[in-house]
Amino acid sequence: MGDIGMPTATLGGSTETKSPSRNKLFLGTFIHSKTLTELEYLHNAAVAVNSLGTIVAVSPDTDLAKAQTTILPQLSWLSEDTEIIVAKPGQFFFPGFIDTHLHASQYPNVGLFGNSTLLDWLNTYTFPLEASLSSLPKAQKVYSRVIRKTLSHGTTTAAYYATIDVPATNLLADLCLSSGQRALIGRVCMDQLGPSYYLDESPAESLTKTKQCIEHVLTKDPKMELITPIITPRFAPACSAPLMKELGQLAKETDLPVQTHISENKNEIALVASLFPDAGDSYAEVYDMFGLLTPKTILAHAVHLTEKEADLVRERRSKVSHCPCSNSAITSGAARVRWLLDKGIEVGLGTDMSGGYSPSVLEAARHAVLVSRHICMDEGRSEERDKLSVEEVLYLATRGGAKVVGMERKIGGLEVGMEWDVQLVGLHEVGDEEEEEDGGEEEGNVDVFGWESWEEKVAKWVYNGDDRNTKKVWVRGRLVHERR
Ligand SMILES: O=c1[nH]c(=O)c2nc[nH]c2[nH]1
Repeated sequence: MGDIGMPTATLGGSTETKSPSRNKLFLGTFIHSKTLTELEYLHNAAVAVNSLGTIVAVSPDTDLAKAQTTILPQLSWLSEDTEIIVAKPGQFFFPGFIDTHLHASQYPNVGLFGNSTLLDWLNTYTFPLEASLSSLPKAQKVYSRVIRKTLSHGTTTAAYYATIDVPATNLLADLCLSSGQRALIGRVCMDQLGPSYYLDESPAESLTKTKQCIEHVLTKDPKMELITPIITPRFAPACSAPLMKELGQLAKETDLPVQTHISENKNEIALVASLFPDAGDSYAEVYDMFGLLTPKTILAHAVHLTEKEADLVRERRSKVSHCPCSNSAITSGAARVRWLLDKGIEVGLGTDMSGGYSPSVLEAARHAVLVSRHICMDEGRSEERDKLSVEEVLYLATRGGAKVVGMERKIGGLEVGMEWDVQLVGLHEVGDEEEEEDGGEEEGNVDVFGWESWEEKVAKWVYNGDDRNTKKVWVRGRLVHERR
């Protein structure tokens, strides 16, 4: 990083991301992914979190009385100032969701795509909106709202695309810092294909502006405790060969993550083949030629990858963001998640707003289940095992996503040493009708009658849950959303 004058990750000294958090003791039911196919249920458990937001103890079968005599005295850092948060019966703590692909700048367009497909959707809906966010008041309005909305749906980490505009991209980073959402922030690089009013003028300008955004983040959060800059070539058709070469070199020099799109739509793939004839009809090879397929690269969509391309992605240890809502909405296709997983490729979920119509990773999870069933129903492919289970899509939404953004040691699960990025989920327990008419908490769409197993409650949440079930959200131990 030295040659571009950026503070290095070892400089330290940021105060902005260190919230004056208290030590916390959480009590109740905790659920998280143990493996791809298995959730772990910890009932009557206690989890202690220090003032930096790190989990320091996980203790099953521990009520408040037991915690006071066992956990608290053992942990010298726990002062009288410890905040105690008890989940109500029926509520559970679950790792925050990780949205591995979304365009913050496109949030006002969620649900607006008509019958378009990728290339005409970009021209009709997307580029004009993104360009308009060079107005900082407009960017402030849109970015504040998308952060608030995604937090309210339990998204504790988001891999954001902003726009080509430097001040607006930096504003997105600042707003994530102040709102407490963990984020990867990418200034969009594109020097061709877009309209003349929305293009980097040259590869050199694109590179300079990208470095300015990286520098901004590293000045505000030198240790990348909450915000990480991410190199963002929009997609191969929008980036000239010289630009991709520069960005590949930048990725190598800085060891920063990269995000882009791949093999989303058949017309897009044909365009890539015509623009990069040397890549032998391989979209993945185009990125590889320029050093952009790294172990820290997030490839969104990957709907139509060939066997050879998937092997290359696996070899490079690049990651895939599966965006089922978007793939259905703008008619891109059905990504074969089981096939990717079988190859050993790490997969997470992306809402891909606004190709995707929803800010909810839970919606992406249930859509992933349904798309996997369509793959299963395809003629000649009726493989039962193509189906994704509730447990598997929750893994993709948490631990899988954590691997995709390179933070699997920090987030995605509830283990000692990990950071407390967690949502408190509450489902409506059907009780006395009269009492219910008196009001009380918002019900939401999930009704629990009392005879369901915990596995059934979780399935009901996945298929019918929404932000009304997300009662509280913490990032690094800081409360960042509370439903009133
Ligand atoms: O879903 C998508 N959204 C975008 O903004 C985009 N740009 C290139 N390719 C894209 N795909």
